Amino acid sequence: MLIEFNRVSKSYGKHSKALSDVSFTVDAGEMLFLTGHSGAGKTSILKLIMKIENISYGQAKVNGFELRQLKEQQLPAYRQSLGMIFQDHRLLENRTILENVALSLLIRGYGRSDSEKQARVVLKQVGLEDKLDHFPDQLSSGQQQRVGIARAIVSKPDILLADEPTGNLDPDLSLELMEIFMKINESGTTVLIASHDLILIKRLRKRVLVLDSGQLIDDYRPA
Ligand SMILES: Nc1ncnc2c1ncn2[C@@H]1O[C@H](COP(=O)(O)OP(=O)(O)OP(=O)(O)O)[C@@H](O)[C@H]1O
Repeated sequence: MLIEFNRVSKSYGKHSKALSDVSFTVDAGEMLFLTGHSGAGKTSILKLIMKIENISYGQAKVNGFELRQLKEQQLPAYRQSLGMIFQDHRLLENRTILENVALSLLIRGYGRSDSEKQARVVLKQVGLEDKLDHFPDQLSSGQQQRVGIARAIVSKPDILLADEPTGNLDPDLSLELMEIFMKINESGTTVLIASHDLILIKRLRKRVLVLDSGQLIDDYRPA
């Protein structure tokens, strides 16, 4: 089991309970969606996995790490096994696409030429091989989102997490982006995507966890 949530609850302060008693498991190599209305708790689950937020009650184990017992000094090693894609791409505006992606490896201690070589490989994978020297504001929103994906996978994470990755995209571009996620998944990476795009999710015929007001109300696996 790669991800194991056991009766996890999350409160933000006294009055805001974001997750109640959420339990689920994810096997290595799965691709699944997390869906539910706005405020249902999707982002909270991703933040707990990233350990940007802490669990209030319950236990969760990710990639062999018991999240509540993770020490500050173990965090970098833990997070290295995760790739995260945000809805707002958070690209560095004054760096080229190639530099934006290579930076992920540079900060992990890889050399420049190695980092750029790997960055070229993943940028090709997401179809941006002809944009290496462009700056983020010269790309469309869908292209920027693909840079975000390249940046998240360049370090070869075991688990790829994405928060509303198709948020601002039209249906065709959204589908294209999902096809990229499916290819990444086929190469062995576990992929967990938070999305409220039910029409798109339905088309992809993958497992879906459904949240409602912080409770997991369905775990749907297509036949
Ligand atoms: N930092 C915070 N402080 C207080 N309450 C928070 C905080 N973050 C989230 N919440 C609350 O927790 C609940 C779940 O929020 P979360 O962001 O996980 O939902 P979501 O399903 O991702 O929503 P959306 O689709 O709108 O992004 C909401 O009621 C939200 O207001």
